[in-house]
Amino acid sequence: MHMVRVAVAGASGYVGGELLRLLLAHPDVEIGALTAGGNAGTTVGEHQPHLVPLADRVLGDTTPDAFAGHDVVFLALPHGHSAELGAALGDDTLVIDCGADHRLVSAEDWTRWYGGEHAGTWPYGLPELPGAREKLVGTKRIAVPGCYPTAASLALAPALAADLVSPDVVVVAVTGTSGAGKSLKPNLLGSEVMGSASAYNVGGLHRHTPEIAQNLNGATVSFTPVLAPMARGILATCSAPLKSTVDSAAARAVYTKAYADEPFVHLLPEGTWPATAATVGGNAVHLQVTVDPDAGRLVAVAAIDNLTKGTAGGAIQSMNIALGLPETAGLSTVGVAP
Ligand SMILES: NC(=O)C1=CN([C@@H]2O[C@H](COP(=O)(O)OP(=O)(O)OC[C@H]3O[C@@H](n4cnc5c(N)ncnc54)[C@H](OP(=O)(O)O)[C@@H]3O)[C@@H](O)[C@H]2O)C=CC1
Ligand SMILES: CC(=O)N[C@@H](CCC(=O)OP(=O)(O)O)C(=O)O
Repeated sequence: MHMVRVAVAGASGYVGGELLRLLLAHPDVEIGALTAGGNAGTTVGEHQPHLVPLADRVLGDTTPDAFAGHDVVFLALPHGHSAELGAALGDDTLVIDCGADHRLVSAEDWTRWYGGEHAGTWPYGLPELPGAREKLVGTKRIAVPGCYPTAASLALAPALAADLVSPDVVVVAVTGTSGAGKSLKPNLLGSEVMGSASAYNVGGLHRHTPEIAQNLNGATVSFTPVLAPMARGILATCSAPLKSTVDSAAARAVYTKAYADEPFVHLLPEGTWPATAATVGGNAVHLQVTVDPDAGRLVAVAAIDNLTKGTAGGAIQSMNIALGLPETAGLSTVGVAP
């Protein structure tokens, strides 16, 4: 097979940087055009000092012409910037949108949570969800999930599919600061973040709420995000009311079966609980589940690296499926520790 020629729009950002880190190690890929917004004309090395082999590459302007002749174009741009570009690229190009523009099925939800007109729905790049992998095979358009929805949906989907719990879920998820992207925000200044954890968008206000609900077949979702002083990682603690008397062993058996063939979902040994540190840089989801009999609830905890399985790694996993490459090509479950 010929090398797959890949372009990255938004190559100066966090997601662009993580895509390139992974693509540099992908055996079937050659890296083509790299573009940015205001930083066009500067070098990759100025923004991504860890990407040594690309240090001298100059970032181009993000225009449809820049992506001519590429097999795959990753869009790692702010929300609302992907729709026009995606529409301008031909059906012979695989376009993978890391932003939110094409994730939601409901146009009404889009307008309520993001504002403006809905750009349409693309196949959803979370292959571990029931029915999702098949829709990615051969597709030319992929909507990469949000980072919180990746963790929360994989934590709860098996329990809902097996009818262990009612579709009325609570998700409290801790995130690292890179989830917010590189642009400066007052609440993300070092002195505001260091030494403190803070809840935000409390009361069902986070735009990932409808995406989690969509993934969980319309479940009612109470979602609270919490910002913590770390660069990478999401730790999602998820619970739902048990429908009948189920013990932890039975709940674990459901999860073991659901994810038995999933290369990136790692159900931890009984009694051990996920930690974000073990997922850093890897495409793994670390997962554990138990039952709280007094509260009558199932509790599942998932940890991911928001930039890897939570965006760039998941995007490459979905690319592999779309192109008919081995799903794990260029990806690893191995993290960086300590
Ligand atoms: N960070 C995360 O954990 C996750 C992010 N995502 C999504 O991925 C996308 C990228 O996020 P992230 O990398 O964190 O964001 P960053 O802010 O770090 O990077 C944004 C990138 O987009 C470019 N850009 C900004 N405006 C324009 C424009 N008008 N035209 C062309 N390029 C532009 C920037 O270039 P320049 O440097 O020139 O401004 C930069 O390369 C977003 O949609 C985000 O929601 C999804 C899941 C998780
Ligand atoms: C810390 C922080 O701000 N995190 C981001 C995570 C969302 C994200 O990155 O995903 P999208 O692609 O849907 O934007 C947030 O809560 O908005």
